Amino acid sequence: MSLVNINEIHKYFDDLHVLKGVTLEVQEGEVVTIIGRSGSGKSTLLRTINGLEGIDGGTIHVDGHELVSSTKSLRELRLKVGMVFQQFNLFPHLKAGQNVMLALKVVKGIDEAEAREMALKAMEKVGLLEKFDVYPDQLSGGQQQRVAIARALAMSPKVLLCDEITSALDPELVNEVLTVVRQLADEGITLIIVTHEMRFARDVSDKVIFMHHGRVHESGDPKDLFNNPQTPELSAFIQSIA
Ligand SMILES: Nc1ncnc2c1ncn2[C@@H]1O[C@H](COP(=O)(O)OP(=O)(O)OP(=O)(O)O)[C@@H](O)[C@H]1O
Repeated sequence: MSLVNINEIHKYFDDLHVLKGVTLEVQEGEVVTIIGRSGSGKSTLLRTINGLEGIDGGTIHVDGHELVSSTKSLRELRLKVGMVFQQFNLFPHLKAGQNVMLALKVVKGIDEAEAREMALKAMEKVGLLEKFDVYPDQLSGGQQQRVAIARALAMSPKVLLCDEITSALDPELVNEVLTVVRQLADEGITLIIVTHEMRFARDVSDKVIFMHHGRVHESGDPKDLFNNPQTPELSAFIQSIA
């Protein structure tokens, strides 16, 4: 079975039918990018995968376990599914390294010394070892986002979800974050990424999903999809962002 298996899921916000029977499989080590117009349901789809949004129909399996909305099941799920958001959400009163250590200690019950070792490794992975003892307000937005990535990585998730993680950054800081994600992809980490960075989607993904009005409208190999869109909606979308 694939690592993430989403089968015919539906999601409503009151009367608004936001996900209309979405099916998606993600294999271990795969990098999947979700693109589409604003409001097409990309973030909602991503947020269902770690239970931040419940679903109103269909099933989601992660690592062989069905996602059900009990507290215990959600807790177990969130150990497997890491997430990085548009906003970095670092605790300002904690140094960067302590931000990375926090969930290791609180959620996983790992002792201080071991959590520190793990956090050091994660900070090294995002190229910020020398910022371990620096407070977030002394870091650039790009560096803060890299700390947020380190925080998610330190938990050794089976899959990492990235929700428009460069959208809040000044343009000159986008590349340093994308470079880190690119490295993670090269290392074989399973990634599901919502992004407006089309060049990144084209270069890094194994598979691109084009969402349109709550449905997977087209999906496939990035080069095929971008060079040879099969639907007028994807064609128009690609032209609109070119
Ligand atoms: N918590 C919520 N309550 C009500 N409506 C919501 C909620 N979250 C999202 N929506 C609506 O659901 C639809 C899909 O939103 P979603 O954020 O998934 O789209 P998106 O494709 O990620 O858009 P964007 O690129 O702008 O982030 C939108 O119409 C949005 O207004």
